[in-house]
Amino acid sequence: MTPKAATKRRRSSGKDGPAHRIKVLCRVRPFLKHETPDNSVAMADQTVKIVNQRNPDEVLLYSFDSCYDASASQQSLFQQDVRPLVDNIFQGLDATIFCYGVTGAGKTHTVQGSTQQPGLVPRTVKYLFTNKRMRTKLRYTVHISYYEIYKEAIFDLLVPRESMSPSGLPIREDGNKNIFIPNLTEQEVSSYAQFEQLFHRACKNRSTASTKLNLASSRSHAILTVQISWRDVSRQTTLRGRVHLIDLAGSEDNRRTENGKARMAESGAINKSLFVLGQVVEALNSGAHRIPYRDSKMTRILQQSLGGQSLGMMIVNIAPGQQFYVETYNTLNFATKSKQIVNKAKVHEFHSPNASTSDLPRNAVVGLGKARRKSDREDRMTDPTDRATKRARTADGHQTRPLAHDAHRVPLGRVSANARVSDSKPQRRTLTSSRDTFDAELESRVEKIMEKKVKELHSKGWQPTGTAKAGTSQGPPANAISADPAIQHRLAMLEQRLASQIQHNEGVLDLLSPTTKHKNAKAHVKRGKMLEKEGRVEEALIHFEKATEFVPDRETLYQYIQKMKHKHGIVTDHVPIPVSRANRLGAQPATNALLTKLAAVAKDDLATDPSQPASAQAGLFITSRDSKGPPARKVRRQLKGKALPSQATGPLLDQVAIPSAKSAPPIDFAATQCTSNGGPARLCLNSLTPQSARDSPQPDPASSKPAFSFMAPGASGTGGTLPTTAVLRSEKAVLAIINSGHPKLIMTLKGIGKKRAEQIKEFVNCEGPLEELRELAFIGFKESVIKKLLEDS
Ligand SMILES: Nc1ncnc2c1ncn2[C@@H]1O[C@H](COP(=O)(O)OP(=O)(O)OP(=O)(O)O)[C@@H](O)[C@H]1O
Repeated sequence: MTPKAATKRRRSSGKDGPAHRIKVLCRVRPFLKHETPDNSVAMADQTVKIVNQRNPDEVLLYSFDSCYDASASQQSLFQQDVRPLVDNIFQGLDATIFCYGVTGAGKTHTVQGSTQQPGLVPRTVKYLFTNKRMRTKLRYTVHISYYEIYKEAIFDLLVPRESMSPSGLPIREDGNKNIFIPNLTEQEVSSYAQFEQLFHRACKNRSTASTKLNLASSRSHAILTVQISWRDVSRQTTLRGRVHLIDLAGSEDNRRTENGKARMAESGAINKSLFVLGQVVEALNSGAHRIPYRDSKMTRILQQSLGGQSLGMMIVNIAPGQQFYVETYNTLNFATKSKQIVNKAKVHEFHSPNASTSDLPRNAVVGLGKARRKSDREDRMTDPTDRATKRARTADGHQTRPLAHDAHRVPLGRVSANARVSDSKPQRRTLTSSRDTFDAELESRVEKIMEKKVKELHSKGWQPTGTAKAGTSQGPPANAISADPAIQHRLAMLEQRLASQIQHNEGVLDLLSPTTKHKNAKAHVKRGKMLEKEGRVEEALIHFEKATEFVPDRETLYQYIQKMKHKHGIVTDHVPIPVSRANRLGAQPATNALLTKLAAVAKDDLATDPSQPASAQAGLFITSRDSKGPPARKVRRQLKGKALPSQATGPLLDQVAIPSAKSAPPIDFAATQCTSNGGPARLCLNSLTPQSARDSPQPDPASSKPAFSFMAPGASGTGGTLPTTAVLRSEKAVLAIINSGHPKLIMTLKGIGKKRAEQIKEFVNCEGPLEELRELAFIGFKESVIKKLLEDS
């Protein structure tokens, strides 16, 4: 690249650069000693030829940017194709080179190589250290990170495996859509010799095993990142370039590998991630709206290199011989598709007049502001649990610092003794905080739209009816918008849509794929169980509850949490209820966020009522309020006059209805509160609902699905004195289960088998929801059975 072009590129810092098609190379390895040579694969110029096995007269041709046959040396591959790509990192660009192919095709040989035939990794690092640019007065610093993705978990290869959590490191994405791995080690290296030593040791940490097809088969995807950063004093900027060298694990046909159980599990993870890689390529080529990067860790990491902001090169490794025909055919077809992927390379330049290269963001997330980086640095230095700090030295005493693959918020690290101490709390980007901002964003979006509309109306000289006299108005009155029926209608629709977005969890969690949600949940459960084993119950509970956020319909998890709390006598503010249960009971899926929000509002209200017992104010539950059938008047009439248990005195929040999305009825978060003196006090939580929607007719109770109620714990026939853990067995809670009319749910009650559950269902269907458990006596339930229902099952 000419200096002029380089300057031009630098100016484009912060924006997507010019489009670069991903380069695809093909390399065929020589026949191994035990293989019988044949002519099944041939290469000429930039074309690979294979004979079609189905039709031997036909030759299939695949063209690539470059082809390397069995006689090609490691040196020629590096010099001809890899070195020119690596040169780009001196312009502040990122480059990714990854090897793809079936097991035993020569990927590890190409990337890692051997002592006699060093591969791309040692050659690249050597090249960087000997490059004349590195020897100029501009001071370059080089950092290395190396990690593997083994069975969908990320492990740092620069630290001993024993010191790592079995669930590995997480992958995160920042607000600028940069992927990073928090707490990954980045080590500064000052010479090739130092790197060689480090890399040699790290390779030993990699998961390899012997399979029938490869004696030293990689069981993981390995990613080595070399990062250089330098200070351009004349321009007051710091630049950073990175090269990622990736040795993907090879796809395997398990009928041929004859893998055992352990190898099969690895193979399953490898094949799955490669399958997702295929889907990503397919989606990119078809211009699909959703690219399934998130469906596997490997594709997530490759996100910037496949259709992202990194320059990309794929080396397709194939094994010669008829026996690999199917694999070769599939690999070549996949490679051909990948050629169409275009990346938009971006220069990583950081303007900072006062900073030196050692402070500035060689490893920071591209696009993150200085303040943010500074804050993170301070956080890390003050966070006593910071793993990176703990791991400041590796086994051999080398100083390390945390790094991320692609983007990384932890600036360089000299984890120094004289680091400035700050009081600031770690600012981890969590889902919860994102969800909070999501809600805030929604509100501000609506506000902005309304503001715009008002301005538009004013510019058209529109005067709202019924407003203050001309000349006295200080702007549009509060109801100015609603005066125009058309606008009012549109706003109502908009608000309804936003409300339904919240309702359908189109928040941050929705950005995660089901697989990712599942994996997150699994990781939390795993960690929770570990902590539980160690006796750290409270911490374990946090993880279990976190897991429920990702899999809100996993009932067993809720039950497990309950059991655990019960076992350890832990009383908490609320008892989570699985969304699936709510769904089964007839409501549309509601978000945890929404429920939490409603619960919080209602709880606040309860808290202000001094007449309520403390236990009644402890939290909220969702119960069902079956509005399907008519009230059980018949039963009630017959029970009239008989002595029934005393009325509940606890507060009951009723009618917190989560409406069906189909009919898009209003979200009427109205609630009634039964006070101890019997008079229901109406509490409206309907601020999220447009007035017009609230005023619309309520759905016909006969046709509508059962609605839901929020009910405060303690609102029981026992006068609300039960501890929170026992509240689920309060009369109201049991009634809610009964009134759901779902036999399976009813069978969770103590003493209820299939037959009784069916009886109850029939009864509820015919007579409508029960108001008291005693009503069950009408269908022949003895008092002892009814009492049992209140016991914990
Ligand atoms: N270009 C080459 N020249 C000489 N030997 C090669 C070449 N490519 C591969 N080999 C040899 O082939 C064997 C298998 O190669 P390698 O382990 O690199 O395969 P792989 O694709 O990484 O397999 P896996 O995915 O199972 O790890 C090794 O013994 C390696 O030395």
